Amino acid sequence: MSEEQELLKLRNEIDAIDDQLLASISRRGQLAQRVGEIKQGNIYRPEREAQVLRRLADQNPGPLPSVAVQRIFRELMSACLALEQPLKVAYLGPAGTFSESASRKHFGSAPTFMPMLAIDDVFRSVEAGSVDYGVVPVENSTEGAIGRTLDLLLLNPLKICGEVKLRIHQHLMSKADGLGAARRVYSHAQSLAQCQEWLNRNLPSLPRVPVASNAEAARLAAEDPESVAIAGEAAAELYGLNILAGNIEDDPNNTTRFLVICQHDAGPSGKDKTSLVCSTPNRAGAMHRLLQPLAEHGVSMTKLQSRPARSGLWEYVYYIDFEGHQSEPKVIAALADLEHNASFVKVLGSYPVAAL
Ligand SMILES: C=C(O[C@@H]1C=C(C(=O)O)C=C[C@H]1O)C(=O)O
Repeated sequence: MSEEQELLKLRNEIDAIDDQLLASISRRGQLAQRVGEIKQGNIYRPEREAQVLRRLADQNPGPLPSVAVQRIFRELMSACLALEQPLKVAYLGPAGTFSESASRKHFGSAPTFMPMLAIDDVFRSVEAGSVDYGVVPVENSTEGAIGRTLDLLLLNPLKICGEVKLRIHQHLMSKADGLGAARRVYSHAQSLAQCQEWLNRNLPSLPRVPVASNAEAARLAAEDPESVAIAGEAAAELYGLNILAGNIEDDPNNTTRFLVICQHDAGPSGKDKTSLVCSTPNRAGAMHRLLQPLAEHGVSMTKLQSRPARSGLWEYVYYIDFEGHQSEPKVIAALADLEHNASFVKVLGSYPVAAL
């Protein structure tokens, strides 16, 4: 067989497989619609979606990497869910921010995504019911906690029903093809901080101007060729900017964690996390007593973050994440003891560990 004949044969086979895939996808859509008719209450089930993604990664025979398989199925589930219920998702805007990328990573591209001006507005719109879900940043591996999100979790009745981890790649971008005309660098203060060593080495004399978001920085750079911006790829695409230097973040593992907030709890997926906020009286050994129940019941803590309480000087609230779902017996036992030792406890939610 000549190479040309072989090519034709392979493509015919691919066409046949695409037909089979299309028939399977359509059947999947019909089944999802029927599931939607049977389900009561919330249609979106983050625990089920996480299980589907994990199972496919486990079963993946290759040669496609599991992350590629998961992305395809993420999109497929997004389209199937849209047949059951079109979702509205609010995120910290404007369009082109990492929060938007995180929202799309978690929900796929089928929902209507609504940019909000501030983290407060994301919480408010979920609470008011004008959107179904909200996506807010909570911590960055280089720059630490996002205080406003932590404060609002404490004050708000909403639940955490998911987490998204996004590798943050920062790029230097401009309307111009080179840096010759550059007079200033715009970016969000967090992004300027994440790229400070690169800026010190490569652009030491350019003034750094913090603005409200990376996307706003990209918008300003699009209007003025004498300005460059540091932002993500989505912002470069949105504003038609050239990437002059890619991946300029100082820490190559730079990751931001986002939370998905909503009005209801997520069910157990088999690999979950629980978040809570609590406080303890300012006494010797109080912190030890507070955390002891977790160790005693074999519950593994993944995060401990303190934050000044609004109630008094040098008083703190503690944000704790641990492995497990609040419906699991050992978590129920640990929570009961923790509530006994703490002066205040609020469980913020149990949710699947990020599957993507
Ligand atoms: C089909 C369902 O509803 C939604 C769609 C899913 C899917 O396409 O696999 C999974 C979970 C839900 O968000 C379901 O609950 O099984």
